[in-house]
Amino acid sequence: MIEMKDLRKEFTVRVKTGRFRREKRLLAAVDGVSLAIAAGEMVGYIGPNGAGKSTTLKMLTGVLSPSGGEVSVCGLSPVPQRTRLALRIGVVFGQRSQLWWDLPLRESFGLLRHVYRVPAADHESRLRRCRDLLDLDAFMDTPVRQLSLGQRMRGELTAALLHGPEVLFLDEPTIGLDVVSKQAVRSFLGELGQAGDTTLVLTTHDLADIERLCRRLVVIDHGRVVHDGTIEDLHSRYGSRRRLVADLEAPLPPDFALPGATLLAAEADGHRVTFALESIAAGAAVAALVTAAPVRDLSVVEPEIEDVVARLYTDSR
Ligand SMILES: Nc1ncnc2c1ncn2[C@@H]1O[C@H](COP(=O)(O)OP(=O)(O)OP(=O)(O)O)[C@@H](O)[C@H]1O
Repeated sequence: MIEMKDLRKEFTVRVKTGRFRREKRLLAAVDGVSLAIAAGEMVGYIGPNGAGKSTTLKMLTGVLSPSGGEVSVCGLSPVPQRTRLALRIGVVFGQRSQLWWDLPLRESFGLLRHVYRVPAADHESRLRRCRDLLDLDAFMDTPVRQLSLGQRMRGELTAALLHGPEVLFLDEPTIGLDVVSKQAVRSFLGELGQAGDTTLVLTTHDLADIERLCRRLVVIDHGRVVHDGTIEDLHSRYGSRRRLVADLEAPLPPDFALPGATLLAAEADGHRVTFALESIAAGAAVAALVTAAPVRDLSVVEPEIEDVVARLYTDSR
């Protein structure tokens, strides 16, 4: 559905080289990205600020011409075939709106139906689904400029889907949203993914979006792919470990050792201990712990994707 081969985008930028001197330099914002995304996949495309995420999305949607390499989306070449491509993709870029600022949502949606020449019955059924799942009814008649960010984002998503696109590109769909809107957007995208007929590529700084929605995670830094795989792949590549946190009635004996685990911290005078579980199962670790000291409370903490991704960003620099 989406193919990129050695895709590149360079910008000419002016850099300060002395007190009064500036030089022109070439900046490779996307530096040889090769990826194939199959129909129905949901892919998280992440990276630190300035990594090249938006530039990639702009090339995929025909907004920017590549400086080199190949790109095809739905079998089309995005820039030369931009008009044909527009009928087959949906785009939500946080900063840019496809809604009419002074019109109520309902009228914006009606206009989009004419722009894309969507048959009335298809339009009605798609709109009905979005109204239900994204809870739009309370503000369908409010002019777009009066909507909150969360309400507008729900409107933008609807606008991007009314013509039934095969691929949906989302740039930071949950940024700045309140908890309720974030939840609504995530569960809506989750349903869309489960239905399996829309390919979804999403950039985000909120890793919870990725954890809930995407099986595949592509990480880029300095314009290059530094990871392509599942979240589990990422954890195993970085040796992420579960942690066992126990609140004890009394501190552990000084010679206590838990084979297959490392003591990470002992706080509150030894009444709270945290172990990293390396080659021991949580059950066995708990059993060994309760024989050594009376346990008041315990929990097993899954590795945090934030930690792993932060390590990945540092390693790739
Ligand atoms: N039109 C442009 N002219 C010059 N440089 C640009 C232009 N657009 C982007 N860049 C540079 O290209 C690099 C990649 O930018 P891009 O916006 O793709 O990053 P990003 O991963 O989307 O970052 P963020 O998470 O901050 O949105 C950055 O160094 C940016 O400054």
